[in-house]
Amino acid sequence: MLSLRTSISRIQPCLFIRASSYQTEATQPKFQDKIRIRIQGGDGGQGCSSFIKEKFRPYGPPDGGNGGDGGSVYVAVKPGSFNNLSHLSQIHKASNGTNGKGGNRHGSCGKSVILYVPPGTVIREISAVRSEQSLEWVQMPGKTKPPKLKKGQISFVSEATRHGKELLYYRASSMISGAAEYSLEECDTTPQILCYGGVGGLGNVHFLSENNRSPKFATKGLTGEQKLIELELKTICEIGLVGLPNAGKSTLLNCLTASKSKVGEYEFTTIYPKIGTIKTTMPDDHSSFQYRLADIPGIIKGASDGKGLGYDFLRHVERAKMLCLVIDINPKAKIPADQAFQLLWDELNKYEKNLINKVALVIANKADTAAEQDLLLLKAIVERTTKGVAVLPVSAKKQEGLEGLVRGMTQLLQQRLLV
Ligand SMILES: Nc1nc2c(ncn2[C@@H]2O[C@H](COP(=O)(O)OP(=O)(O)OP(=O)(O)O)[C@@H](O)[C@H]2O)c(=O)[nH]1
Repeated sequence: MLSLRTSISRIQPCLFIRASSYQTEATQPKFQDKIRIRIQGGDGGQGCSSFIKEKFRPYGPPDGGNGGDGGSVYVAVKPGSFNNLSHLSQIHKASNGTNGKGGNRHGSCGKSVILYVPPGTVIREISAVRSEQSLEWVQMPGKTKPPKLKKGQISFVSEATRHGKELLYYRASSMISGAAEYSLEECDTTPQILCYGGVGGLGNVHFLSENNRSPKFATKGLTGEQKLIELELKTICEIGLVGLPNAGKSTLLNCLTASKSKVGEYEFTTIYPKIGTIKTTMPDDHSSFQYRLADIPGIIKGASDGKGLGYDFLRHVERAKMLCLVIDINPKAKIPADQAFQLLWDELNKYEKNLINKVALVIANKADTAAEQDLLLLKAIVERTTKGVAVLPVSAKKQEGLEGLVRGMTQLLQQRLLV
């Protein structure tokens, strides 16, 4: 019998762990790997219509400065800062350029916005507003009537419009970003443009001509580009661990890497992908070699019809060089090992044919609880279904067979990297 004191001291840590893990779940920010957001470049500031006025020079030449360009929206990778896209809000707008001023002072450019995303983010343009913008004038207050024209003379306004369009649209057309489909890798830390800001308006200096010595007009700035874009995170990893819930994927990831993925006896402990890095030394030349391993939520039967969590997360292993199927060979497992393998194989096949071609290894986990015949049962079905995929028995919990597993995974990965 335990004394009261001992039983309390045994119970307390257990209560504490439960409470703290509950708290972490509740406060855990939502994992988002696919979102749509609106982005908008800032508008260009207005050009200024003004004239130099000095004591003995009441009708000086024009000196209105240009409006500043609107800020643009960029995207860049910030490695190590985010593992998903939940930090991005629905709308991102760069600020407008300020208006030009007299004395040839140009407006300042609007502040640009940079969207920071994790490596592996794919950006697609859904729609964009790129309508041809009409040239709008800013008139000097007071005298708005255009001067009278001589016979055969082109109107100031049409001449200025032609000139204004030429100048503004020349710059604007070079600032229209193409339909975007970016795929951002770890090295893409330099911001790339997604959406340009509008060009700043022209000051009246630009409209001084032989026919019009006192142009009293400037143009408004152009509006910034607007886009609806979709961001989708496809995690970058070399090896993806795929298995049914409770197969021991997180336990394996934690043993093989420094990851601290949550492990639990219940299904779907892993609710979003986790990455860990394996660092190993090559036996031949003792060079170091490292690669990333991803653990995604478990796949269940009917996953391809939208059941469970895992199916959506398969996008995170789409880019992996190879996949390892983790199968629980415990004879008391909810689904026997051979059926578990078949189920996974079918669901992967339904997702994308290419995915089963990536299966390079079957990890028979929980070997500490299984007998030889359980392993043979799995080996038989793997042999029948695949083209020579090896089956490696391990026990993640007891840390048995892990050295051989790392050796095997490294060799297979190296072979695939050479292809
Ligand atoms: N006996 C034994 N138990 C193991 C082994 N590996 C994992 N387990 C246990 O199996 C249970 C599930 O392990 P997890 O690592 O959370 O499994 P998972 O595949 O990540 O589960 P999901 O998050 O549901 O996808 C835990 O209770 C582990 O302690 C093993 O090699 N032997």
